[in-house]
Amino acid sequence: MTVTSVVDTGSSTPTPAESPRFWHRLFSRKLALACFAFLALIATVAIIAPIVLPDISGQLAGDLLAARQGPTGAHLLGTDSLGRDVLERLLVGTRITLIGVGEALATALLLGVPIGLAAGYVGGWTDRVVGWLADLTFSMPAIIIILVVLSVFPQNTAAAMITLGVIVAPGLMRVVRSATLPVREELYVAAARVSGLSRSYIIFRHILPRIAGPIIVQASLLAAVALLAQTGLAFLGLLTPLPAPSWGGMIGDGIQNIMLQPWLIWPPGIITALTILALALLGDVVRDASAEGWAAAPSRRKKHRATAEKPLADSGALLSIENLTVVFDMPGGPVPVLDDVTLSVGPGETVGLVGESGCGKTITAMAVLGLLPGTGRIEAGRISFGGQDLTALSDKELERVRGSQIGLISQEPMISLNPVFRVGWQLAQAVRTHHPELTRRQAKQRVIELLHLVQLPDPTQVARRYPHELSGGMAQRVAIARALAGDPKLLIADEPTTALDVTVQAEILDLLRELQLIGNMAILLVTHDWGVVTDLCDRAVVMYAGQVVEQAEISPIVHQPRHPYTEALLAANPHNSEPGEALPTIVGAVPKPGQWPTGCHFHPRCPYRRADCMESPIPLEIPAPGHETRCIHHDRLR
Ligand SMILES: Nc1ncnc2c1ncn2[C@@H]1O[C@H](COP(=O)(O)OP(=O)(O)OP(=O)(O)O)[C@@H](O)[C@H]1O
Repeated sequence: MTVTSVVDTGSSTPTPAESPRFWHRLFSRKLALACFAFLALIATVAIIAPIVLPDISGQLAGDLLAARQGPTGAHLLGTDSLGRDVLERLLVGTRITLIGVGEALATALLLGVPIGLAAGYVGGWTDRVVGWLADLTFSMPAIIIILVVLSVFPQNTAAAMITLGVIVAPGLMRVVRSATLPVREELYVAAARVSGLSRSYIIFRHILPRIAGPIIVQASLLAAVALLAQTGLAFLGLLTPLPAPSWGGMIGDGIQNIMLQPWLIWPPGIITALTILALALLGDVVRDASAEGWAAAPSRRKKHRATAEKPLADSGALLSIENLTVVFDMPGGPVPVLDDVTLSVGPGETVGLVGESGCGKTITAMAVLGLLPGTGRIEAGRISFGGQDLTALSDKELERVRGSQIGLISQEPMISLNPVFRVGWQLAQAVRTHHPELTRRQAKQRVIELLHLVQLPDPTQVARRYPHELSGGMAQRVAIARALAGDPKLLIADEPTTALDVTVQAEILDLLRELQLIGNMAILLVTHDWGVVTDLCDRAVVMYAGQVVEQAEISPIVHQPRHPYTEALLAANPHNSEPGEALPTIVGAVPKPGQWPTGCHFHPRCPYRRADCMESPIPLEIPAPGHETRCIHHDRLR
């Protein structure tokens, strides 16, 4: 099997993708069309007017006998204090005005967007340092800085507007950073990271398009602010050396002559106000259109770094997790969610990770991928994959392992696919990441092969669809295809069938079984369904309240469980009950991290408990070869 890998990551609430695309939504609003049309007209004037009227910007005086006239047939918008045509000056002044706005805006965007993206995506020290610098800039008096710059570069519009751009950039940077934070945690971004895409690629191809809405909103508001500032400075005579016209300069001329000809202030005043209004309204409609399109997916993933220098024992296992402890940093201190977890997966082996909700199955899987959510971090233990300690790898090294050697599929494939790109495009990215030697055409061909491999009918047609045009089962097949794009040696499947209906569940399980046979790929299958475990797995690892409580091959664990929790889980398995019979349940609930009882974590719910179960941590025992249990009374089990 020649394929690449991609991944989906854990689960979370459903997201968006059903709504039409952003630009379509935007342009279906009449207000957006009106604003765009108006701004396009202004931009056209800025380009054409100085070409059509080349003499106006150097015109010192017009018809002095006809100075300060109101609108007439000869001068539609009247004449200024030196008898020059107001309409001509207004048209030609548009370019100077817009160039000033463009300089401020470009500076703010060039500084604010990349720095905001970096602060939001990379986090940590980068974020803190950027935050401090932003605070520093906020504390500086903007107008005084601009006046100082203008005293050094008199009447230099570019210098003033670039300075303005630098001053407003931290505000934009803050917005970009805040918009990046939730997107960074979304499944499709985690999936992109797992599939080995580089950081800069993810930032610019996956995150930037997603936060384009807030950036456009801010840009339009900043343009309005820049126009206002530029008009104000020109009005004060601090910009644009005379006689070149600008809207602000014309307002200044109007104010000086307000007693003699009040009309003069209206043409530049109205055009400035209308432009500011159009920019502000455009910001509003863009915000509405983008808010409609994106139902934010709640955050899940975050990477961690861990240490551990010791060489690993070569156990022959493909994946070996040893004494892993994961904590979440909470306001009251670190709270452990995994405690001394040890398990392994051999090459080509399928291991089921079983347990009730909240036992730590997904966190274990995410720790392997280096994608712990929130404040999660590895406090102790090692994770060895193919002989290398994943916890000691740098982010870059880990990126190479993810996707190409370890693939992931989750229970909600839809939200691990980027809703704005076609399926084929996303798969091609994964293929080319892992097989850079392939041409675009070969990658496309590979995508079709992958879609064939996961038994999707009409792969060419599926490749052209957007994720929201797929059914749940199809999306899961696409996610599997993407996970296979790097020929992973290990596939982590986090409840891959939970969100699917029963028939589709069976099909996906069959598919996984077939793929495993073709590629000799190991699978770590996170599930709470014993039916799936017995059907697909070679071994089962049972987790309870952050610990592995039992592990063994399927037959012994199912027929002779050695831990009361496994026994209770098997008894509660709906596959074993007769129709019409009440389902047996396990009384009580899994204790939350931070509330684990002393001694055996299961003792409050255990029918076999004795005083010694509550005294001290329970070690793993080996009642039979290849069978481990964390129960000191396992010989009393029925
Ligand atoms: N970002 C987080 N911050 C704090 N605690 C978390 C976070 N994510 C998970 N946890 C906690 O870690 C524990 C283990 O969660 P995990 O998702 O691994 O459970 P699970 O066994 O996979 O359950 P499920 O089947 O519901 O996914 C839970 O108690 C959960 O509350």
